[in-house]
Amino acid sequence: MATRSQRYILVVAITAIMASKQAILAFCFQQGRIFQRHAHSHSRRSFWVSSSVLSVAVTSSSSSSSLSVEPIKTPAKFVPKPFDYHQLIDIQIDSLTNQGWGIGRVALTTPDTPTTTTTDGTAKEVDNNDSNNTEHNNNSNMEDKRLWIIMVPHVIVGETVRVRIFRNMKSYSEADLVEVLQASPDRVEPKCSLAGICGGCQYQHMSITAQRDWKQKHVQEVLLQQKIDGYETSDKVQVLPTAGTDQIFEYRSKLTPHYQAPMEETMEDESGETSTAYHLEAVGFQQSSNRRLVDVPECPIATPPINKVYQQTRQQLHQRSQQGLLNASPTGKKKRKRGGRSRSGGALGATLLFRQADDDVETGEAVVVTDHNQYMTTTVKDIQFRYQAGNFFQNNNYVLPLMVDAVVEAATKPVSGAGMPPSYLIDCYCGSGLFALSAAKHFKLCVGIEVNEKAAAEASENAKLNSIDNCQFVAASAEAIFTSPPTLTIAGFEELKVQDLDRQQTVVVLDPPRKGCSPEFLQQLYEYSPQRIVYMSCGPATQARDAKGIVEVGGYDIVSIQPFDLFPQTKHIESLVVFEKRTPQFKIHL
Ligand SMILES: C[S@@+](CC[C@H](N)C(=O)[O-])C[C@H]1O[C@@H](n2cnc3c(N)ncnc32)[C@H](O)[C@@H]1O
Repeated sequence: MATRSQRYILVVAITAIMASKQAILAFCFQQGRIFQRHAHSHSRRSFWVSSSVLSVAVTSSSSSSSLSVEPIKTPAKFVPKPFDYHQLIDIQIDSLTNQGWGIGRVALTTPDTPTTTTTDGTAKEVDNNDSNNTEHNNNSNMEDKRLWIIMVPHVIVGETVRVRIFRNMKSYSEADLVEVLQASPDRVEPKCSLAGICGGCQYQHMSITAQRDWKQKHVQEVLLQQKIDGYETSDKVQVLPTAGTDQIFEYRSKLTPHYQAPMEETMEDESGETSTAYHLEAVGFQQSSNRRLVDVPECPIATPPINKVYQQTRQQLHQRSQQGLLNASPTGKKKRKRGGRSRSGGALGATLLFRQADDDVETGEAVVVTDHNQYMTTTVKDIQFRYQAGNFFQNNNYVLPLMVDAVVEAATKPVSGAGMPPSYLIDCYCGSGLFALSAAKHFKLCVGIEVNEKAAAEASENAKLNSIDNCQFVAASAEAIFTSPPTLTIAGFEELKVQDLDRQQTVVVLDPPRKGCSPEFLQQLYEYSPQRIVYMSCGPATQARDAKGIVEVGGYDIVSIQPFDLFPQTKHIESLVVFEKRTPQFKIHL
């Protein structure tokens, strides 16, 4: 087994028997620590249609030339500028994208162009006078127009790596990682043998400290990019360290693997008799750079009870597939192809659901729900949330209490100068009531709004389940809280609308989907002008975009910025930004 210090180059020309291709990918990855899946993704046509010969070449990394092998076929759609297909280039990684890809920059027009080699290892000089290069550069967003961006996955900032180009875009190129020439001290051995192939995790090769430092830096970077008035410099955008727990594996309480319709193989014996066999190729997740599935026998970031049920389900699926039971088309007919292979007629596969609920109260055993319509309960701190397994609920029960605490603490802080915490809370995008119900005991009144009717109904039911009587939930798009506000039904507030409440005592919690808040919603929020906005987001970039409007148009200050590591080993970042109305407003009606 290769270690970090051993550098291998593994060149794989896979044209394998379909049934074994996933195992080969995993084997190559583990042995060489080389990242092949992009190579296959960008050359996937040849991967699927070429002959059934597997050729593997391994070379020591001390040599900069590879001992490869088969001639490499350039895909028809490959744009050949500024780099050749599979050209090898050494770059230093200076940043990461929000998708977790490393960014390196190559000087195209200066004499000190870094070493580049062609696919066969011979020296290759980048054509500095090429008009296409200039055009690409002119279109680039880079500060230094002479530098061309190359993006590559599975690297760490500061590392020097050898990459292999597989796509030239208008202003950057995409590449596979071939070899880590100078590893970061933050590089660690991934726990999962499919890290780098499976699209689920992006950062398993990074220490958890480095992952969290990067997430903190990323939140700051996206805010700085917005050039928000008063927050243009890094000393003004102070981001707290990313909050997380020690549970950095086995934490995910929801898993949604996929499978495709089994392959149908028709065989003909000597007498001309035909028989059909079915083969379920993969049950797992999409590869990181294409939509093809990688077979995932177990997922180390999911909880052990989920993995247990997942493995049982995988076995059952394979059995049912072999028996031809997974293959019925909607018409009941099966597509047959004499002596060939095809997807079983009509069937398209499916997405599975595994969701861990609270342990069974009587037996104490773990409960894993697999039916989207089944109701399940998750207790967060002392509040029980009952919801349909197919509906939205946060998926890391280890970090969730930290997030809830942070939202409640931010929402209940005394209003500056007034010495009193706010009295009213409006929870926009409230789901099944997580934040409103968790904060309810600190407020006179909470109103939640949620576009998913089932989730809004669950929130109302959850209020009853927890004997909370000061929360009201509305099924509508978030804007409706301003444009067609519901009449309040909470005792003591009957017949009022949220607009009748004192805005200076009001906190609005926002937790929109990744796309952030709509401009219409934000405009109405500014006009409504609550004392405080507590904005949780799973999309730091859209949150930063919205923050610009909240500060510049809404007239708020940023009070705190706190990232959460809700999904360790992955690119995902949860971020909490708290805003306070700029002019302190002290008017409190008790
Ligand atoms: C990130 S989830 C947060 C849910 C809840 N805060 C929680 O943590 O459980 C976003 C929620 O916003 C809801 N949503 C999406 N668009 C919406 C809209 N325009 N108005 C109100 N809710 C919306 C989704 O249905 C989803 O429940």
